[in-house]
Amino acid sequence: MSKVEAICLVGWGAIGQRVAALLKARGANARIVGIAVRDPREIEATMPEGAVHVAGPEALTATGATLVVEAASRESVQPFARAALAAGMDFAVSSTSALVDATVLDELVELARRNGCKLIIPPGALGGIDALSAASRLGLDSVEHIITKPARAWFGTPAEECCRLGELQEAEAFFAGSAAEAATAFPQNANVAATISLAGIGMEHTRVQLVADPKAVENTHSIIARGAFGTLEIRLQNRPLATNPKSSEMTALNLVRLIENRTSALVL
Ligand SMILES: NC(=O)C1=CN([C@@H]2O[C@H](COP(=O)(O)OP(=O)(O)OC[C@H]3O[C@@H](n4cnc5c(N)ncnc54)[C@H](O)[C@@H]3O)[C@@H](O)[C@H]2O)C=CC1
Ligand SMILES: O=C([O-])CC(=O)C(=O)O
Repeated sequence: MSKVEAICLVGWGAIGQRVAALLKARGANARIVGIAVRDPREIEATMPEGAVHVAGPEALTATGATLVVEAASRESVQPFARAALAAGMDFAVSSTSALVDATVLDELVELARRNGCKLIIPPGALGGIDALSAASRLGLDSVEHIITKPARAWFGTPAEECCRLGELQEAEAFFAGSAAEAATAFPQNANVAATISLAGIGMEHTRVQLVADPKAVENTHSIIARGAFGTLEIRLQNRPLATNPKSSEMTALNLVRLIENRTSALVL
C-alpha cells in the first residue's frame, strides 16, 4: 500500500492554495491535515476536506502532520519551525529571508538534529540549486543573481523609494548589494537570494541585483556561479502566480515535487 504524506500548510495564500490544488489534481499521495492562518475566516470557504484550522505553532502536533510546509511570511518561520522541529516534524521553508539571521538558522538546524527530523530548503522559484550546492563542495569563487520582475511586483516594497515604479518606461536596476541586504529589505521578493546563498557561498558574498521592468510579464532569475567545478549559468523566466505577482508558479511546483518525492519510489 502506498504511503500517504500528512501535510500541514502554514499560509493559505497564492502558494499554499496552488500547492493544494496541484496535489489534488495530480492525485498525489498527500493529505492536507491542517492549515495555519491567523484568521480562520480566511480559509472557511476553501478548506480542503479533512483539514483543520491550526490556530498557532502550539497546535501543529495535534494535526499528526509528518511534514509542515511554510508558505506564509518571514515572521512565521521561526515560531512554526521551532514548534514543528521540536516535535520531530520535518519543516520546509519558503520564506527563506528569515534565515538571513544566522542565529535563527543555527537554532533550527540544531533543533532538527536533536529531534531526528529535517529543516528543508526547497528551491522555491529557482532551479539548479542542486548543481550549485554540489559545486560549493569544491569551492566557489563568485555567485551573481539578477532578479527581474514586472514593475507591479515591486509595489508595496522599498523599491517605491528607489524609483517611480508607475512611470517606468524601461527596465531599471534599483538595487545592487549582498544577498543578505536584498533578502532583508525585500522579504516578499528576494527569498531566492537567501536560498541561493545557503546553497552557494553565503549571504555576504552572493551579489544580487534587483530590476523593475515595466515591459516584463515574467519573474526572471539569472544566476552565474564560478568556481573550481567550472561555470554555471541559469536563466528562469517564471510565470507569476495569478493571485500574487510577487511569487512565481515555480515555487508551488517545487513544493509539489518535494511532497510527491516523499512518498514516491522514484525520486527526481
Ligand atoms: N523561496 C522562494 O523562492 C519564494 C518564497 N516566497 C515566499 O513565500 C511566502 C508565501 O507566498 P505567497 O503564497 O505568494 O503569499 P500570500 O501573501 O499570497 O499568502 C500568505 C499567506 O500566509 C498567511 N500568513 C502570513 N503570515 C502568517 C503567520 N505569521 N501565521 C499564519 N499565517 C500567516 C496569510 O494569511 C496568507 O494566507 C511569502 O513569504 C513569499 O515571500 C514566494 C515566492 C518564492
Ligand atoms: O517568486 C519569485 O520569483 C521569487 C520570490 O518571490 C522570492 O524569492 O521571494
